[in-house]
Amino acid sequence: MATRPLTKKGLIVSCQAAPEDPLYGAEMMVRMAVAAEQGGAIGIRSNGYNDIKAIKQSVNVPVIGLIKRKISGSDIYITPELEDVEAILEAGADIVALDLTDREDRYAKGKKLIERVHQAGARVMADISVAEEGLAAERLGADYVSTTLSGYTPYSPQSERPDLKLVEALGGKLSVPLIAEGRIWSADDAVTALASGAEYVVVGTAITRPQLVTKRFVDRIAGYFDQLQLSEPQGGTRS
Ligand SMILES: CC(=O)N[C@H](C=O)[C@@H](O)[C@H](O)[C@H](O)COP(=O)(O)O
Repeated sequence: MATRPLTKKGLIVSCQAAPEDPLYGAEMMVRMAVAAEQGGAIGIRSNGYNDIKAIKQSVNVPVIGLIKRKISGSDIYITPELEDVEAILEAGADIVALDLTDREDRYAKGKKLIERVHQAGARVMADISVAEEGLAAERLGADYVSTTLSGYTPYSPQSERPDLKLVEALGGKLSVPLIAEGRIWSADDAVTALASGAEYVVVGTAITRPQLVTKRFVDRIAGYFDQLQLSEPQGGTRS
């Protein structure tokens, strides 16, 4: 099947669940992806051969595939090796997402992985963590640059908020589309990222990890109750 680029600008929904998550499994992730498409998502980001294949058969928007895999002695876990790229291509992804951070001689490996993806007629989304890596990813031939790994390399800013400074730093500096990704929890953050130069926004947790969406409400409510207790007069009850 011919692969497709992202066309319309907008929201990409990341539908991923790890084995320990309650929604783990391709059937659940397909439902998430179909729901996201119904809601207007213009692309789906998906992890693992089974999920990518099943989602690709169930939605009409382009699918970005990755394989998360821990290799002993390495910090690279998003599509680390050529065999992962081959599996993603076989599953039918339109776009292959891979780590293009400046670690472990990744640029040399990344160049080869990009060549393989292009040879298969698909495109590459480079997951980076700082601006220099975004510029390098473009030079290496990536078709999209995404801020996915900001906060997940030791040298990038560690924050609970999206790295909008990185979006600003790369906005208008690349000839390939910039994607804002990572810890985007509100529609306002998404719009700010677009206004800062991103063409697409990837949202995962805030839409597709209901246990964490719930926890966010619960934590805020617990904070409210704590505050209430502090502001109440202490002492015994009146008779
Ligand atoms: C750092 C890393 O491994 N990110 C992964 C990349 O595929 C996913 O776990 C994230 O959910 C995705 O990037 C979307 O981000 P958020 O869930 O924060 O909206």
